[in-house]
Amino acid sequence: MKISIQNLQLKYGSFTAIENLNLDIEDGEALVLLGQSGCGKTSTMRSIAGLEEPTSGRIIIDDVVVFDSEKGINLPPNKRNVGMVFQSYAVWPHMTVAQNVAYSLKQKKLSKSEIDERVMEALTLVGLEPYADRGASLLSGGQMQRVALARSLVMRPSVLMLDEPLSNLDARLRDRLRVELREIQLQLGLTCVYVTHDQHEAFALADRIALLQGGRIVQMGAPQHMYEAPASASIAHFLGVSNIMDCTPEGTAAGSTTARITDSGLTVQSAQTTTDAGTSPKVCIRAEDLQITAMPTEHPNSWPGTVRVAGFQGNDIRYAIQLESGPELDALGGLRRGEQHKVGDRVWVTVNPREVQILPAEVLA
Ligand SMILES: Nc1ncnc2c1ncn2[C@@H]1O[C@H](COP(=O)(O)OP(=O)(O)OP(=O)(O)O)[C@@H](O)[C@H]1O
Repeated sequence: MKISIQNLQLKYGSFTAIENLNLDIEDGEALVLLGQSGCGKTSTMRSIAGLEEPTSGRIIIDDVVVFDSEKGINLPPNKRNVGMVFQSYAVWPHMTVAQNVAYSLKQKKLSKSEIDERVMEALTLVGLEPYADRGASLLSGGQMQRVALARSLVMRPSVLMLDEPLSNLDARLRDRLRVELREIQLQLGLTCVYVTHDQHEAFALADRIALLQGGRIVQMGAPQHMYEAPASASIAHFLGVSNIMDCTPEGTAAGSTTARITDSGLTVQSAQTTTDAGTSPKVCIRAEDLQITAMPTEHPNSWPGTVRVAGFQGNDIRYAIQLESGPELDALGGLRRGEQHKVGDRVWVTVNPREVQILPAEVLA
C-alpha cells in the first residue's frame, strides 16, 4: 500500500519536531527513517500511525486520506490498518505464545478456525510454530520480539511500522533477525516503515533510506547510493566516515580537484570536478579506502607517516597513522589484504582520488 506524506509539520509547544516533510513510500517498499536520537524519526512514524496529531499537512495511506489538517480529518490508529512493532516487546506474560498472537483476532470476533489458521501462519512466518503453547514469560528476548512481530503480522496490516525493534537484542541475534525481517517483508510484499539510528540496520533492511536531521529529510536514496555519495560531511560522519578534514579547494584540472587540508602541508586530489561545497568544505575519506604499504606508491595521494596505534579487530587491523605532513588518519588494513604494520613503523598511506569526496559541512539549503 502506498503512503504519501505531504508538507507534514509537528510541533510540541514551540518546538518543531518535524519540518515540512514530504515523503512518498511505494507499495511493497521498505523505507527506513534513519537519523540520530531526537531527529524526529519516531514522531514521523507516530504521525503516520495516528498516535500523534501533526500541526499541519496531509497523510494518505492506500488512497485514503487519514490526516488532513485543513479539512480536519484525523482517523484514529485502529482505522488506519497499520501494524506496529516497538523496541519493548509488550508481550503478555500470562498468556501462551499462540494466545498472544490470537488476542486481536479474538477482539475482532473471527471464527475459531480462522483464528487458529492465521495464528499458525503468522507463527510459521517468524519461526515460532514449535513454541505456540509455551508461556510467553518463558521466552528469550529474541523470541519475544518474534511474538510481537507475529502479533502485528496476524492482522495482515497494509503497512508495518517498526520502531527500533531490534535494539534490545544482543548483536548476533540482531544480525540474524535483521535478515529474517527483510525476508518476511519481501515474501509478503509488505510496505514497511522502519525507524532506526543504526546505519547497518538501515543498509540491510531498506529499499530506500530517508535520512533525517533536525526534523527534516536531508538525503534520500538507496542504501548503496547513500553509502557512496553522502550529501554532506555531517551525513558522511553519521554513516561512519572517520577521516573528515577542513580544506580549501585549490582548483580543478584534468578531471580532478586539488584541495589543501587546513593547518597542514597536505594536499589531496579528488576525482570530483565540482567543488560547490559551501563556505566550510571538508575532505572525507573512509578508513577502508586507505591502503597502507611499507614502500611509497606511484599514485597522486600517497603520503608518508608513522603507525601510532594498531588495534587488532579480527578480520581487520585499525591503524592511527600520523602523517608527516600533519593530520592523523584512521585506516583499516585487512589481515587478508596483505601486510601488517607495527606501532612505530614508517608507512605510506595511499588513497585513490575516486574515493576522496569534498563535501559541504551540512546539506546546503
Ligand atoms: N511529547 C513530546 N513533547 C515534547 N517534545 C517531544 C515529545 N516527543 C518528542 N519530543 C522531541 O521531539 C524531537 C523528536 O523526537 P523523536 O522521538 O521523534 O526523535 P527520534 O529521532 O525518534 O529519537 P530517538 O531515536 O531518541 O527515539 C526530540 O527533540 C524530542 O525531545
